[in-house]
Amino acid sequence: MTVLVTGGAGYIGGHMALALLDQGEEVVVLDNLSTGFAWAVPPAAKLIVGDFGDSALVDQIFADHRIDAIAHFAAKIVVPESVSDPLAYYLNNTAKARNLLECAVKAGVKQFIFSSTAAVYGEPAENPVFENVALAPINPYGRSKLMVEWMLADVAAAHQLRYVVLRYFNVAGADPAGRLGQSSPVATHLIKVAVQAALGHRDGLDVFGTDYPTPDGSCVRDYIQVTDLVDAHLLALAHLRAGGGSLTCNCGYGRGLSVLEVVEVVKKVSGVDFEVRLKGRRPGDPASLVAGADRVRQELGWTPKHDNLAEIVEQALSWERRLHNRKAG
Ligand SMILES: NC(=O)c1ccc[n+]([C@@H]2O[C@H](COP(=O)([O-])OP(=O)(O)OC[C@H]3O[C@@H](n4cnc5c(N)ncnc54)[C@H](O)[C@@H]3O)[C@@H](O)[C@H]2O)c1
Ligand SMILES: O=c1ccn([C@@H]2O[C@H](COP(=O)(O)OP(=O)(O)O[C@H]3O[C@H](CO)[C@H](O)[C@H](O)[C@H]3O)[C@@H](O)[C@H]2O)c(=O)[nH]1
Repeated sequence: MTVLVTGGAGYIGGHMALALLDQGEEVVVLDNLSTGFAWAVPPAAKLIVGDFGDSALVDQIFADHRIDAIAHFAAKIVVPESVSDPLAYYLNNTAKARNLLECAVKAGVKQFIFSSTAAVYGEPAENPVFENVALAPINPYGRSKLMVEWMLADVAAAHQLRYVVLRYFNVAGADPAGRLGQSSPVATHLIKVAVQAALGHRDGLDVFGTDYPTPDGSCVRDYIQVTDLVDAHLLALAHLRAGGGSLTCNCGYGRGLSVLEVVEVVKKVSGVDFEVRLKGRRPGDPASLVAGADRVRQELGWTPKHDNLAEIVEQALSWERRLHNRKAG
């Protein structure tokens, strides 16, 4: 059987495509290359360049391939951009997901893994935050994803489709074998920005907000290494294929690190004391988000292998060097 990976030319979907191929699966990647790269798709996967909201195209993919599961990564993912252009997020992340689900139901695809986000929690009253708290996203990005979670629950109740929703916290690092990493042309994620600053590819780093109600005033996040996260998807796929029921799990390590702590680790691992500018808050940022991560361990048997920020930063540094040389070469 074949797995359809939407967004498989992007950061996390690309690592998923690699991992699926590593375990001998057939992989079809559907990606419009809006933020992804054709070169990031492993050659053994079939890349179809197109939009996952294009129902005629998706129907054709289901007709041409024996797809038993969809891993849906494709989305717009930048929180501040969702604040300035919410309709683009509701179209790409929500409305098009509805079309994809309709095609899946029509084609009888019964297994669906969805990339959700810690942003569905908004500003949780307590951290770590567990899956069963009331959901109150504070930005359009989080709301655009939460609506897909709701659609999935309704579709699963009405049809034979079962799902695993994985709510990722902050994803970072790269394939330990060095085959792939985060490649987005305009970096906005903290660790990637910090690594670029350390390598002199950008002029220092701005810290967005130092007056949050956190120990050092900067935002606290739970950084999860990308292949650990992909392992949770492989386990989710096995769970669904074994007939397991629909499930929603946080994906994080259950450990919070502040922006200033992350910056210190990047400086230490790189050995570069790059410029850090303390700035005002960025729109849409919650103060703290740390995963209550028991369920993914208990229900899916997940055990992380790379829960170490220095290792994650080292991977990000070495990928960024490779990416830079590739561009220069
Ligand atoms: N990176 C994180 O820290 C993080 C955290 C939580 C959740 N997520 C979720 O993980 C998923 C993957 O994120 P990523 O970091 O790999 O982002 P990414 O931008 O690297 O990958 C997204 C991919 O989707 C493709 N895409 C976007 N819209 C499309 C469309 N309409 N049709 C076809 N392809 C389309 C892009 O070209 C890109 O290759 C997203 O759903 C995101 O919301 C990411
Ligand atoms: O140059 C930078 C970049 C980021 N930050 C700060 O670092 C923290 C982390 O920011 P990121 O942009 O790396 O990540 P976010 O927490 O905003 O969002 C990420 O994780 C979320 C879930 O927690 C979402 O899922 C989203 O897709 C994903 O981008 C935030 O406080 C942000 O303000 C800086 O101070 N300077």
